[in-house]
Amino acid sequence: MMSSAPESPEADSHLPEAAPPSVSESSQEVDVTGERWRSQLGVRWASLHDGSSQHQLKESESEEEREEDEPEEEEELRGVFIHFGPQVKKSVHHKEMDWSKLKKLGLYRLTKDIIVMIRVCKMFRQGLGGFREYQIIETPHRKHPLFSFWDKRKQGRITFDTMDFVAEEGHLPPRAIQIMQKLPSWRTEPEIQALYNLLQVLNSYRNYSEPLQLLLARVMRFERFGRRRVMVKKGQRGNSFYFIYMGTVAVTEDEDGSSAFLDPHPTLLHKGDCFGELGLMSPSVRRATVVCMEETEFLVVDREDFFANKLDQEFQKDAQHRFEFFRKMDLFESWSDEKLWKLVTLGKVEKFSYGQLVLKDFIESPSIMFVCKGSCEVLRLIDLGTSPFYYKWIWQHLELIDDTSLKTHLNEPSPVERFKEFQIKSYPVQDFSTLKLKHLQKAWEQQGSSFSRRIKTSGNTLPKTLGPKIKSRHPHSLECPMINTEYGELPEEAAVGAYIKIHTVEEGETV
Ligand SMILES: Nc1ncnc2c1ncn2[C@@H]1O[C@@H]2COP(=O)(O)O[C@H]2[C@H]1O
Repeated sequence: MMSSAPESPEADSHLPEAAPPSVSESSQEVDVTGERWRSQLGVRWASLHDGSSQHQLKESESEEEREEDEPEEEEELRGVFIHFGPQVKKSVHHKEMDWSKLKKLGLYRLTKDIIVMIRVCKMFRQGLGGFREYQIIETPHRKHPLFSFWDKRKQGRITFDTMDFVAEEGHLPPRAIQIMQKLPSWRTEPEIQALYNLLQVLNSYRNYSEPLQLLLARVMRFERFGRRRVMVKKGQRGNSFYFIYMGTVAVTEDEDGSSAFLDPHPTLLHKGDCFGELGLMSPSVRRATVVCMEETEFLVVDREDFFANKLDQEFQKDAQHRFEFFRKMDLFESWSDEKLWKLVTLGKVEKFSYGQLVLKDFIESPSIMFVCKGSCEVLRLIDLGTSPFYYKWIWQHLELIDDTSLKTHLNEPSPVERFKEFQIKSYPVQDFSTLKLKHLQKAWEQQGSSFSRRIKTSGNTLPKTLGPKIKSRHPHSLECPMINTEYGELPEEAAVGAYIKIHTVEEGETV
């Protein structure tokens, strides 16, 4: 029988005093207050003290009750009788009449109520414990659209619940949570594949090799915590490592993480970042404290699952691969293996797709990048407003667009559109517009240019520097926001930048 109570010194020391002398006596005595209660009491005591009757009694209970309920009830009964023990004993051995007195006093009723209350409290405690760390996000008014069709080949109806794959904005979808609640060995291959696909949005996950990603999808479990929850405490031994699916955490040097809420610029980690892997893979203690800045969802890999599913071996393979890559480089020729391994553990692999921006400004970047596969281009942003040729070209176009006699030019796209088109064709994945505007805005601010001033330009007042060639034939007015450049005013819309390629970094080279 499963029972933790006898192991507890406290329970042991109280048990003999609390127990009535015999099972039958106690069960007979308790009669009037309720048949069910009496028999229950008799059965429980029998299971505690009479080894031979144990088996018989167990057979009448369900598997669940045997494993979970029994130890609790024993504990409760002991607890209750520890308190009321001496009175019960006295009544049994000395005065039978006392029982009826006690009954009248409602002692058994009271005992029963206390037991029920203890059980209810325990159930609540257990229930809340479970809910504290895992809550399904449910929208009360959500409809459940089920999509179903008849599959001729399989001769069966295929049902697809779209809600399985829909989450509250930013949250992990319920279907993924369901999978992650299962033990690693219970997860099916399609389930692991589904998680693998879903987690491609997380940079730190995607950066691992495919076999490692699949192993991670097998063992990850889901957790959600609120603001101020300390996930990892500096100086403690690490048992898990975490991927952030939603929310923000801060990395701090203090133990309780409180500095993160006072620091105006804390070190923050967001969706797609991971932390705690170092503490898991090496015997060293946590190097920093990590605290939640808001409600945050994590995908957690625990130490025991990590080793049981041989993730350590796969991580080791990855690290070995990186070590060999560095060993081949001339740059590290003079480095010892030991030093190189340090570099391997500090570095991280990052993957970029074609056209994706790697780094905005690598001169200001705090890290060194080694291209281990593929190649990337180093581009320079040129502010076209600083070029006199571009300036002239823009004003020529403005004049021609305004000149009704030259109809053919009316259909020509504006310089901005042409630039955008060029940009889209050149870099289909990454949109550089915000970056470009940011750079230009900074440059204009430095030059003290007027960013939002409006001026009126008529046909006869086009900038003189452009010469007579671009004089408008008909008087006209031009009204648009202008900016100042070295050569005069330029319509704000036309103040664009362009990237020119200055270098290609190949495999094995450094950025
Ligand atoms: N400066 C930092 N920037 C980002 N993450 C960090 C920084 N310092 C520590 N960490 C992470 O915080 C984690 C704390 O526990 P670990 O030492 O196991 O692993 C650590 C890293 O994953």
